Amino acid sequence: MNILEVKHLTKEFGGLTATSDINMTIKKNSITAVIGPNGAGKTTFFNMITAVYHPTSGDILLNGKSLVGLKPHQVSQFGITRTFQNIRLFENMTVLENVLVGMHQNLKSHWIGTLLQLPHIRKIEENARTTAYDILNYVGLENYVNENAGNLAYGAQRRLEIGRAIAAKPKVLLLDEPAAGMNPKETERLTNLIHDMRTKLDVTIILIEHDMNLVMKISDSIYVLDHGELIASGKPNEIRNNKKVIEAYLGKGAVSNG
Ligand SMILES: Nc1ncnc2c1ncn2[C@@H]1O[C@H](COP(=O)(O)OP(=O)(O)OP(=O)(O)O)[C@@H](O)[C@H]1O
Repeated sequence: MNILEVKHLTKEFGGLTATSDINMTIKKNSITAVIGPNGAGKTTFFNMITAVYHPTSGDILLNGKSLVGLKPHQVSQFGITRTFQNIRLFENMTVLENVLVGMHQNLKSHWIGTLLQLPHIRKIEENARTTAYDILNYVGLENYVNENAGNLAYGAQRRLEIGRAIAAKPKVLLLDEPAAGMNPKETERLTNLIHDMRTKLDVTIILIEHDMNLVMKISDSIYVLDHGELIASGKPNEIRNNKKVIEAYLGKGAVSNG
């Protein structure tokens, strides 16, 4: 079953076409990678799915319903959350508070109830904290609950971003270069986490990633962008040997005709 469909998605910035006529079908519970050289249009693509940018033309369907025209917080409420290429945590808030912020949209409390410390609101908040602890445990940050997010090591900050994103209970999780800046050990831990999330959290994962080892290891399918165009899609083995893909990364002439 397809959870996400992208149809003829195009984004132009003035005279520049950042993505052109992109089509994708993403199966529920799959792990999909979007790859391509710098400037290929990958982040623009994520920005359209999360309504940071409105497409110039084309459509994005989540379970058959169009997301085009929605605001970013509405897309998040519909079940799509993301992490960012440049980590965006609340650095002066604690690790726990960062996850509670991610959970905010699912909490049915009102500020006035919080202010008056109404018993049912206290209960909701207690439950939220328990869930936040569970999430931190899950992403391996249980020993840093009260640490300021800005003090965490790089790999831990990336895991906290994932923790905050899954706190919103997404149907689709978009990870923008989750392994960027990680050492091999951190990357391996991340790989296991991504694999585990798909089954345990019943989530569909789409990632932008430059680490080809990770991409080849983890993905069910791969879409390759180059200069805003979709030049290939398929399983890791098909992509690894695709002439157009090798050319896009290494330049023409890198593929021999023999
Ligand atoms: N807000 C914007 N205004 C104008 N041009 C933009 C904007 N955002 C992206 N672009 C351009 O669109 C093209 C695609 O950029 P994008 O950031 O999507 O590429 P990318 O594949 O994510 O690259 P990288 O791997 O370096 O992050 C680039 O030429 C970029 O300069």
